[in-house]
Amino acid sequence: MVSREQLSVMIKHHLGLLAFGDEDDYPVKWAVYESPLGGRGLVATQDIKAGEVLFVDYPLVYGPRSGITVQQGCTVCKNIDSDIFFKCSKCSLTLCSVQCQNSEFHSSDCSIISRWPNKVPIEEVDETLLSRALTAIRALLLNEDQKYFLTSLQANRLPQYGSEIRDLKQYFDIPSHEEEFMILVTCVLNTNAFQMATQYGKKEMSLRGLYPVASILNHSCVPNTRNCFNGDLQMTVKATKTIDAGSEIFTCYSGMLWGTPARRLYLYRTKHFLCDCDRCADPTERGTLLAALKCFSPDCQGSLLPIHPLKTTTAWRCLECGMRVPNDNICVIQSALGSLMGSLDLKNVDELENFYLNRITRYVPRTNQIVLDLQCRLIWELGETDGLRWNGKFTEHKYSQKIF
Ligand SMILES: C[S@@+](CC[C@H](N)C(=O)[O-])C[C@H]1O[C@@H](n2cnc3c(N)ncnc32)[C@H](O)[C@@H]1O
Repeated sequence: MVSREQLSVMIKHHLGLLAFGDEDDYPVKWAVYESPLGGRGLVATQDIKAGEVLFVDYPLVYGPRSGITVQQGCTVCKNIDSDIFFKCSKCSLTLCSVQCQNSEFHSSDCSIISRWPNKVPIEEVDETLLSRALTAIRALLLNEDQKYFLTSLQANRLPQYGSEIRDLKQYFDIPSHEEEFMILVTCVLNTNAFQMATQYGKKEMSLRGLYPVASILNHSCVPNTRNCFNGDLQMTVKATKTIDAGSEIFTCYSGMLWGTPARRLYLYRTKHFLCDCDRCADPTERGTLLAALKCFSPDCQGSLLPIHPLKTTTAWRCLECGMRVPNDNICVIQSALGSLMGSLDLKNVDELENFYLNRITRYVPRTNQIVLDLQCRLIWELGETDGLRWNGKFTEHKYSQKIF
């Protein structure tokens, strides 16, 4: 792994800050340091006020997300809603118009793929697989300095990572050094990439980007920054609260409104660590009761919460009646709730509203993350509808029936 000093120089170069040699003129208030969490992190070198911009990062590489359930679309304009998708006759990437086909963007993607000798006729190449591998393929176009920077980022190397690259070999003869590099890139991406926000209401393919400075940020379930993206793919990272000099700067890798078991499981599965921050250690999550389930006792209105939230197999206990429930029973309920949510048509606002108003609170208390998630989805869908107002417990049903 590169030294902290080398990494700092690459970051300064990436952000265009190399001209600022002198500490006094240096326009950022943070530095790379050895984090007590293990590995590197960013630490405040001066007090930072809430709302201050810490840095504006841009991606070394970006492209489609690689998950098998991610809907793939035009590899140029990201459109996922077209009747006329077609495959490029040279590389098999999905396109939606002649304009996209003739774009510089496509020609650089096509230039890498079309130079690999194909093992089957090009029209037989699985375009979805190709799209899932595209972000790693694009990394082949980086210059040597950029490749070095990319490979200096942490890479959690799991045997299953890079399967989309290995699977591509049934279609193309890929030089082994390029295959190895792309597999490493998938490990770096899986460890560090950010899902890029899609513009409100736009039916676009979901993208991920490798933002190298933001990649150094470690996770906290109560982070002190937030990030947003603009149309030029720049990511602005801002402080959400005062950060004292000497404190670590954190982002949040998981959903902020997820309860502790959901966050910890997600972090373990995707980033390979078990978070044990103060929020995770607090059974009530600072009184929010985001993970709470309804007490199993029919006479009790209380909420069940984990007794030892940092132990994955902890029993749960009711805050009201003290009833103790083994973890196995909790897992059954959580997976039933997962299936129930999975069966919902999230695009059907009437169904969402009905589920929110009439069904979900039979199973979980109003504080539960599922209820908050449904509220957020409804606000997202209805928030710009004229005449609707948020009334604390969301819209009155008769009100929304008038609209729909
Ligand atoms: C995006 S990287 C963050 C930068 C990384 N620490 C480095 O040295 O480059 C994500 C990895 O950092 C580590 N990490 C981040 N936040 C952590 C936390 N709160 N506790 C333990 N490990 C953490 C995990 O190994 C995770 O897979």
